[in-house]
Amino acid sequence: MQVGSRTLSSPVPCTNPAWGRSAGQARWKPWSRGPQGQQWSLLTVAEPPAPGICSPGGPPGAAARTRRRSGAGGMVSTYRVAVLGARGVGKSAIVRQFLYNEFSEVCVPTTARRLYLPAVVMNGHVHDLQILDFPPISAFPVNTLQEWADACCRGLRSVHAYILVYDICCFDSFEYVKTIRQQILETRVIGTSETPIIIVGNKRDLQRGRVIPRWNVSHLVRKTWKCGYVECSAKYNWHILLLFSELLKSVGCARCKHVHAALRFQGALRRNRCTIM
Ligand SMILES: Nc1nc2c(ncn2[C@@H]2O[C@H](COP(=O)(O)OP(=O)(O)OP(=O)(O)O)[C@@H](O)[C@H]2O)c(=O)[nH]1
Repeated sequence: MQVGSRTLSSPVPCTNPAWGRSAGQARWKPWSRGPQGQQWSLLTVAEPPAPGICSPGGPPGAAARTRRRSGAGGMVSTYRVAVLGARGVGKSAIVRQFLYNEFSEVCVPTTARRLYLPAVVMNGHVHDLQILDFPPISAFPVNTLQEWADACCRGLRSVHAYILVYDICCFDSFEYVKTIRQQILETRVIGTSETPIIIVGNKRDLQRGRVIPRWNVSHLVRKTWKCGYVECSAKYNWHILLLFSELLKSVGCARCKHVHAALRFQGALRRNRCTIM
């Protein structure tokens, strides 16, 4: 796989020393996801000038440079994605694991929304992502006025997809997701009724503390809500890539049909293996 100008090696083993010791954990091994594919790479992550300040276009020329240097050819599609969820469910951890392959045990509450601007190459096509990591919101804005009056909610109603995160060990955080999803459906902009919503059960590594059986949630989300459902562990980088590949698929990435085959290059997202352009 090529990321920028470098060739990547095999996926890196998980850093958890206890990983794979028990039969229950063995199926979580990142390297058990099949042979390595060549469909994905993270080209660049441009961050906004200051924390919490949103610059929709990103640093000047960042996207253009991505297009020029990627060598992937074709059109660059831009997708805006909002990450929402209750306090402490791991929203920021998921985003940072995806972009930088890093995780911190330290809980730093998000006070203002953060914008990340990665460019991702998938199956030879470049996608500019705008990932908006929101602090917990009390309610989804009911109209554009409310959306822009509250600095924390800006841009929330016009994204291309929502990632709603809950903590599998916290019942209230699932209730929060339920409420926000309902509010999104009731209030979102006319004409965007197809905006995909992916429900994410994070902290899968704490499976023993799970409060709702997986099947129940999965069935509710997939069959009744008609949303995507992914369980992941930001701590161990488990299914983080799956989450974002599902996301790209759901926002209309026509060439992502074989995305499941591309789950093998977890190591590809390590920052030191990416060319920051
Ligand atoms: N065990 C475990 N802990 C996690 C995981 N993801 C996040 N955490 C921890 O959960 C805490 C909260 O993580 P954050 O990423 O700050 O959560 P958040 O949803 O962004 O929090 P707010 O911004 O305050 O809403 C931190 O202490 C993380 O280390 C995970 O997958 N497993």
